This record gives sequence, structure tokens and C-alpha cells, in this order.
Amino acid sequence: MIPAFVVISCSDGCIRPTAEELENFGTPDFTIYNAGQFPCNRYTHYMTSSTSIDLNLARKEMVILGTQYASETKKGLFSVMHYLMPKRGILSLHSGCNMGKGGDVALFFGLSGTAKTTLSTDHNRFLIGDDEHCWSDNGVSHIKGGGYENCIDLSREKEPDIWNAIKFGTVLENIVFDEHTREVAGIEDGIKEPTATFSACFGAAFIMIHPIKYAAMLVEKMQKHGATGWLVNTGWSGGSNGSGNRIKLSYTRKIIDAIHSGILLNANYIKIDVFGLEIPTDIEGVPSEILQPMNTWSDKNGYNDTLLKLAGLFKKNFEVFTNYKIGEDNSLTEEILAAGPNL
Ligand SMILES: Nc1ncnc2c1ncn2[C@@H]1O[C@H](COP(=O)(O)OP(=O)(O)O)[C@@H](O)[C@H]1O
Ligand SMILES: C=C(OP(=O)(O)O)C(=O)O
Repeated sequence: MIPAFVVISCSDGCIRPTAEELENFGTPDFTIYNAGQFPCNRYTHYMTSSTSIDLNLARKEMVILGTQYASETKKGLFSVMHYLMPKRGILSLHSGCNMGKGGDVALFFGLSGTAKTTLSTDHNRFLIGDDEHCWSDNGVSHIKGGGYENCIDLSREKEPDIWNAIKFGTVLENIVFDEHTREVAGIEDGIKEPTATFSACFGAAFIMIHPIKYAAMLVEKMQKHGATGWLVNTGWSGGSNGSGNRIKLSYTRKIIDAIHSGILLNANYIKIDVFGLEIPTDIEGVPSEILQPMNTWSDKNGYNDTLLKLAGLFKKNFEVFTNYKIGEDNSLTEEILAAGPNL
């Protein structure tokens, strides 16, 4: 049995045919069988849990078993888009997207929980979508309707647009009203030590062809349209477990504002060791001392050890991609490698 909230989430995310269209609908482009909590057989070869999402591109069918996660249908379709779109020269992206009043478009890449929804929802800009987009020669369009926001510590002051979006008809998932009756663990419960997670294209779970192919398309589109790329920390700063804090959302928003305004193109930068990242020395509204990560760590040896450890993990992670050649030469892979950490 599928709970109503799963159905609502799916129909909100997809284009709903009108009654007239339904009369002569013909053969669907794709058929999804979602069996809700009915499990898969975990004793099947390669099955590691009682949840499975099986996709058959030739039959144009998907079977979802053993999960009531509301987004599973649309995330499954996201994988299908990662197969179909690149074939048409369109780049599919795990990103949020918004547009400034002058028509400038920004994409926000990141794994789940890294603030695609939070930052693409910006009072001064138009929201295109929070999670799944396509970049074609005609511009950026969103794949799914609706938005999926992490509600931990949500407040009217800090995130007014998202706060106001919660009204009748909103589906709340994994929400605990009363700590005493809580049955599910919170997303961050039980996490003691942050672990480095690498996910190609910020969405390894969804991509269908080699990640370098998506990377090549991204490079081509960024060069063609003169887009700039920025790495913004929306996560931890100032130490590993037991010390440090998550960067304040208000500071992150100021950093994003400075990027949108173009002011950072002419700022002063300091290059950090190992990763070679260039970090602006000043951003209006953000304390300068938090911009350089080393300043925020009281344990300087801990900082250097962690920097080297992370650089090693980066290099190791990329090893599996280095043999893939794209185009006549291997230059794109070489360029990506050159931009990585220098040990
Ligand atoms: N500095 C920060 N920048 C962005 N988000 C932050 C920051 N600190 C905390 N958060 C919180 O992190 C969460 C990000 O979740 P969300 O935007 O739903 O991520 P995603 O859309 O990438 O899955 C939100 O609850 C947001 O309030
Ligand atoms: C969790 C989801 O996406 P994300 O956290 O990447 O925004 C989702 O849309 O189901």
C-alpha cells in the first residue's frame, strides 16, 4: 500500500495530464511501479537491503520496492533524465536554480542537505527550482515541480520564504512533533565524526554515463556562456568533531550576495596551500577571520593534518576516473587533475 503523501509528492513533482489528455493518452513514455513498503528479496544476488529501485531503460519501466520515501519516484525519474538528456546535448544537473531580476541565472550544486533548496530560495531572486535541472542551448529549466526542504531548526526569521511555503497541502516527512514519541532517528543523529563523502557530479546515485562526460558538457556550457564557478562552504568550520561550528546561514547568504553582485570578481584573494583555492580577504557583512579556514581552527596542527588527509582522499577518489579519455586527447582529465590538491 502506498500512503497518500507519497502519491501527493509524486503528482506534485510531475506534469499532470488534463482529463482531455487522459482520454486518449496512448502508451505512456515510462511506467513506474511503486510498491511502497513491500520489500524486495534481500537474498537476491547483489541485494544489500530490503529496498530496491530497478530501472529497465529498454522496457521503459521502473520498479520501486521496500521504501515509503516520498521522493523516490521523482529521484528515480531524475536518473532516467540523466540518461535521456545528455543524448540530446542537454545537461542534467543535481542543483537548485534561481534567476536575478536582470535575467542572470545561478545554479547551486550539492549533495543532499548542503543547501540547494535553502540558497536557491532567495528573497531577492526568482526561484526556478530547488533540486533537478536541465541546461540546454535555450537556457535552464526545472525537471520537477515543488521543493524539498530540510526543516531542522527552520525559523521564520532565518528562512522566511520556506517558512511561508509550509501551509495546507505541504507534505511533512520524518517530522517529530513530540520528542517522547519519536520513532525515527533524525538525519544527523548518531553522527560523531564528519566523514568525507565524494559523489561524482554531486549526484553519483543518479548519473547513468561516465561522470567525465557530464563534466565535459558542463565545461563546454560554462565556457560558451561565460559562467563562473564558486565553491561556498555551507558546512562545518573551525575544527572536527567536538570543536567548530556550522557556518552561519546569514554569513553564507552574504557570500552568495557578493557573488551575485559581481563584486567578488574584483576582490583581493589569498591562495591556500595544498588545495590552491583562492579565498577573498573581505566580504561585506562577513567577519574576515572566518573566511580563511585556518584562522577558525584553534588547533593549527589539527588543521594541517586534516588538510593533508583530505587532499589524499581527493587524489585517491579521482584515481578511478583518470583512465577515461574524452575527445581526441586526454586534456580535460588532465585539467581536472591539475586543479586538484598539490601534495
Ligand atoms: N551556512 C549555512 N548555509 C546553508 N544552509 C545552512 C547553513 N547552516 C545551516 N543550514 C541548514 O542546512 C539545511 C540545508 O538543507 P536543504 O537546503 O534542504 O539542502 P538540499 O536542498 O541541498 O538537500 C537547511 O536546514 C539550512 O537551514
Ligand atoms: C532529498 C531530496 O533532495 P535533496 O536533499 O538533494 O534536495 C529529495 O528531493 O528527495
